[in-house]
Formats: sequence, C-alpha cells, structure tokens
Amino acid sequence: MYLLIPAAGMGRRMGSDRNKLLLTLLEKPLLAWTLLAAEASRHIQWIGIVGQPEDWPDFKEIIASVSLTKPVELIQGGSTRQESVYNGLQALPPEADRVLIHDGARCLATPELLDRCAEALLECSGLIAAIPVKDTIKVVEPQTHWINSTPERQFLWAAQTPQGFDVAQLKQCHETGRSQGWEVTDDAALFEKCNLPVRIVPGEETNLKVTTPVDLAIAEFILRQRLSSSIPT
Ligand SMILES: Nc1ccn([C@@H]2O[C@H](COP(=O)(O)OP(=O)(O)OP(=O)(O)O)[C@@H](O)[C@H]2O)c(=O)n1
Ligand SMILES: C[C@](O)(CO)[C@H](O)COP(=O)(O)O
Repeated sequence: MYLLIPAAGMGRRMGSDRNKLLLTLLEKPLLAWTLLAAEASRHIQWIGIVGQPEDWPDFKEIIASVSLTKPVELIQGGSTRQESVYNGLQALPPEADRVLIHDGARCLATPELLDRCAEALLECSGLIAAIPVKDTIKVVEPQTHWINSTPERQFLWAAQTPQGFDVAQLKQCHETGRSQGWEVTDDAALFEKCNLPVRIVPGEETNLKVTTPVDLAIAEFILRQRLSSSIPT
C-alpha cells in the first residue's frame, strides 16, 4: 500500500513560528511519531512525505533518526492541504492503484489503524477513518451566532485520516475540484462532491490532529500512557 503524508502546513493555530510537525513530543518531532506508525504497519510499502522545501533538511534528519526501512520520497507541498495532496498524487509511482492519505499532524494513529484501512481499501474505492461525534452539534448563523438547527447526532461522525482511495478516481476528483474551484478540507469531500461512495472505517479516539497547544499536551498524556503500558513489568 502506498502512503502519502501531507506535512506541508504552517501550524498557524498552534501559534508556532515553524511547521508544527517539527515540534517535539516526548523527545521526538511529531513527524517522527507518524513515521514510526507507518514503519510498523504491515501493509505500507512506500511513503511519500509532502512538505515545504525549507523543511526538507529537518525531514531528512527525522527520516534517518527513525531508521525507516521503507522507500521514502519527499514531495513539494502546496499552499493548501488540498494542493499538497494533489502534488502527492502526481508523484506516486505509476504502479500505485490504491493510496492512503494520512495527516502528519495525526501522529498518534496506530499501525493497526493504518492496516485496518489498507485492508478495507481492498474491498472499496473510497474510505475514511472516523469516530461518532460525542458532543451535540449546533448549526449557527455565522454573523449573529443564533442557532439554526441541531442535527441528529446519530448521523454525525468526526472525520479523521487515514483516508484511502482508488488513485485514478481520486486524481480525477482533484482535477474536477480544481476546474470547479472547490475548496475542501479532506479528500473524501472531493469524492462526495463527485457522487462517489465513501465508507467509514472505525477510527481511534486517540487519533487526534495536533492543531492547538492543548492538543499537544493531550497527545503527550496519551503517548506517556501508551508507552508506560507497553513496558513489561
Ligand atoms: N498547505 C498545507 C497545509 C496543511 N498540510 C498538512 O495537512 C495536515 C492537516 O493540516 P492542519 O492541521 O490544518 O495543519 P497546518 O496547516 O499546519 O495548521 P494551521 O491550519 O493551524 O496553520 C497537516 O499534517 C499539515 O501539515 C499540508 O500538507 N499542506
Ligand atoms: C483531513 C482532516 O484531518 C480530517 O479531519 C482535516 O479535515 C484536516 O484539515 P483541517 O482543515 O486542519 O481540519
């Protein structure tokens, strides 16, 4: 299975002056934790990291530090996540017919989740990891902040990555999106807009996207728990 890791963001909401994937989480950069999960996955055979060229020297150090045994390619990022994934798709080896896309910022995803998605992708052409929403969600008027409606929670799922697709179909959806000027925050949305089916694979509650400083603190807590429970007594 081919894996693309969008890693070309800025970390604006983190308040960071550099790519948040270079920030340290328990003595390793965030990106290192994401790569360790990809390395431990049974199905991932090739990794493309989409990043801004100024980060490549750091990325190369991280790749060396985690002793990756799988082939890795660095791909130039775009100005949005959508554009970064587009660039990643163009850089896939020609034989890649299925692809998983996993945010570098979701650095707590387990190898088991990557493998669950890879296996499910043998049976369908579009999927995403997702979890049921826990909060009651309100649809709100943007200007006035008055509530418009309360969607039924049983229909609401929080989208995560990995997201997996048939490569030819996803490339076509991205081309359509570019020609129509669609701006989306995940790849499933492009599939949906093109009327293609996307199924849910059970995600992980701990698979948070490190977006703000609070997420970083929560990620550290989760990782400490995980590491201490894996130490044999
Ligand atoms: N131009 C971009 C923007 C984002 N990403 C990646 O997409 C994932 C999800 O994006 P997000 O969490 O929003 O990251 P940032 O763009 O870094 O954060 P912010 O929006 O707060 O600036 C991250 O792994 C990020 O590196 C990307 O590859 N290219
Ligand atoms: C793809 C994603 O991780 C799904 O939750 C998310 O949409 C990434 O984009 P965001 O704009 O940073 O939420």
